[in-house]
Formats: sequence, structure tokens, C-alpha cells
Amino acid sequence: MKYQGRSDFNHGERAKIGVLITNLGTPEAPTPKALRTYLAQFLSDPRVVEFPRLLWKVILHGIILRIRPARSAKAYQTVWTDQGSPLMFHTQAQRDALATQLAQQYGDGIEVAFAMRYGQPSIESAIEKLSAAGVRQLLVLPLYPQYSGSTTGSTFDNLAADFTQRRWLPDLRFISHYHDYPAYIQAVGDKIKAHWEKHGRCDKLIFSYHGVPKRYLLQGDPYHCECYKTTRLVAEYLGLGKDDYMTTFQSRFGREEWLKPYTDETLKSLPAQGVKSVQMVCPGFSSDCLETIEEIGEENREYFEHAGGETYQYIECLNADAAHIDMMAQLVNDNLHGWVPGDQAQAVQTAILAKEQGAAR
Ligand SMILES: C=CC1=C(C)c2cc3[nH]c(cc4nc(cc5[nH]c(cc1n2)c(C)c5CCC(=O)O)C(CCC(=O)O)=C4C)c(C)c3C=C
Ligand SMILES: [Fe+2]
Ligand SMILES: [Fe+2]
Repeated sequence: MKYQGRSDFNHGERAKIGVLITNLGTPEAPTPKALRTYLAQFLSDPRVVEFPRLLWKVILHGIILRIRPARSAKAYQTVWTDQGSPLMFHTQAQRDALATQLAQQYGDGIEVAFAMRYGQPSIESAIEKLSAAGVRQLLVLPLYPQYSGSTTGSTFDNLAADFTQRRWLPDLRFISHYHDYPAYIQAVGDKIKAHWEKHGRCDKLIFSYHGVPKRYLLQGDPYHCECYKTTRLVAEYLGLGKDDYMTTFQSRFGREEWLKPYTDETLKSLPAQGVKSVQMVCPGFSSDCLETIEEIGEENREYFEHAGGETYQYIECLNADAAHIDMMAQLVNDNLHGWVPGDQAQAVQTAILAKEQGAAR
């Protein structure tokens, strides 16, 4: 059988709305073996590494997957907790809190699930679960505020690939970005304000985003522009002057040029320019993860301090903060416009019918 379907459907079944939040994915364990599996899937994605396929396969399997898993496993060990990978437990907590919030509005007419683009729980398994629960209208929210083909685009590829195997497709809506969504800007701005209230201000506030190869920007990826727009809007919300903040790009991979300015080089050079205290914020990451906790929280702190910097503070991601969950619920509500769970739709229809019958009498 080519297309997957349910043979147990019954006509009385209630149609539900499904909300699927997704993130990148993380290894199962901080070990070289688990890293190898994770990196093999991640780095084989043509959306992530746009390089001639055959040549890349040779480089990936012949060089990178022999060296990087052990190195990355060491880095993951520094962020791993009793609850596992931060990216995983934050995303799980976001799902739980969002489900609780949406249940207050929609009762059990809505199902909320989370999935990861690489590793588990996979997007396929989440759609299967939602479909078995009676979801006929599906809203997908990849938790990447800024659109990039390498993240958001790849999530859509995965979703579309799953749909090519499915017999009965749901109505589908896909949120491709929310980099300038007012509630998101406000949530990021308020998190910074809360940090200032506790710790005071620094010479410079640095907005550090994950980078992508510069080539992707030149070929039309809007990610770079969306990062700059997020920074500008948050800076405006905070009333910052142009010298009070800057945008940088972190987490370079490979040898080609990536989006600049690079976070690490910037931090190495700032103390010589008289900037002795910095606050770091990463609005492109909806959850703290390896790239924020280890790379921004630890590695870049060392670069800055080694170069003569005196104060270095990292402002955490929005994670499962109430303001973040409220923002997600608002975003979901905006995008569910016109969709109502099956029984509510039925109730509306019954009311219209009763009104019509009343008028006919
Ligand atoms: C937030 C947006 C992200 C973009 C854009 C992005 C692009 C991108 N990433 C790589 C390579 C790696 N990224 C890795 C980790 C990682 N990346 C993101 C997010 C974005 N990546 C997150 C949230 C994480 C952390 C995951 C976690 O488990 O905590 C890694 C793995 C770690 C390592 O070995 O260094 C790699 C590799 C590329 C090539 C790319 C754009 C083309
Ligand atoms: Fe990445
Ligand atoms: Fe990194």
C-alpha cells in the first residue's frame, strides 16, 4: 500500500484542530555515537549544506563524521542536565504550557504536539499522533522567528515529504516567520528590561543570531534582513541609541564566509575599542540550547574577558516563560482565524438553522 490511512474512521468522530510546534532537534545523548547519528541526518539535509551532493557525501562521511561527533559530544556534555538536552526539555515545556493555555479557549477541540526536524520525536510521528486524535485542520509553527531556507524551509520539506505518503491530508497552515510580530518583539524587549532591573546596563547590548553562509543571503534567503529587523524593532522598543547595541552572527560551520559580523571576532575586538561590558541576547533561538549556553554563555565569554573585557552577561532565551507562551498562543489564534473545532462548528450550524427555522415560522 503506497498511501497511509486509517481504516478505523467513523462518521461520528469529532474533527479537531492540531497545533504542531517544531524545533531543530538534538542528539539522544551527549555521546560520540549519538552525535554521529544526529549530525549525519542534520548535515545530509540539502537545505542545510547546499553543496554538490556526491562531493558533500564524500566529505561528510569521509572527514566530518569521523572528527566532529567526538568534539561536539564534549560540548554537549557541558550543557546536558538530569532532564536531558536543554533544547528538548524547553520545547517539551513550551508544548505543555501552550496546550494548557489553548485548552482554556478551545477545550478538548484542540491538540498540541511538538516535533523535531532531526531526531525524535520526528515530524512524521507527530503528524501520525495528531491524525489518530482526529485532527483535520493543522497549524504548524516552526519555532524559528526569522525565516531561513536552512531551518524553516527544511521543516516544510519534511512536512511535505510526510504528506506525499498520507492518504487523507488535513487543511494546512504554516507560520513561516514571526520576526516582527509585536508580541514577540515585546517579549524579547521585556526580558531585556527585566535583566536590566536586576543587573543594570552595560556598554553594549549584543544581539547574536545563528549564522548561515553569506551565499544563501546572496541567493535570496531573507534570514539576514529578518535578523536585522528584529534587532531594530527590539532596540526601538527599548529606546536604544545606535551605539548602544549591535547585531552579530555566531556558530559558523565550515570554511566559507558566513554572515558578518561574527560574534566571536566582535567580542575579541570590542575591549580595544573601549567597550568593557556587554550583555548578550539571542532572539533567534526560542530555547536555550548548545549554541546559547555553551557558545554564548561560556566560549565567547572567554574571548571577551581574554581580550580585556570586564563584564559579560548572558540574557537567557524566552524558553517556556509566560510571556513566550502568551506570544505563541496569540500567534496561533491569529492564524486559526475561521477554523473552529468540529463540535463548535456543529453548534454554530445548529444555531443558524434554528434561527432560520424561527424566521420561517
Ligand atoms: C536558530 C536558527 C538556526 C539556523 C539558521 C541554523 C543554521 C545552521 N546550523 C548549522 C550547523 C549546526 N548547527 C548546530 C546546532 C544548532 N543549530 C541551531 C539553530 C540554527 N541553525 C540550534 C538550535 C542548534 C542547537 C541544537 C542543540 O542540540 O542544542 C550544529 C550541532 C552542534 C555542533 O556540532 O556544533 C551544527 C553542526 C548549519 C550548517 C546551518 C546553516 C546552513
Ligand atoms: Fe545550527
Ligand atoms: Fe556552536
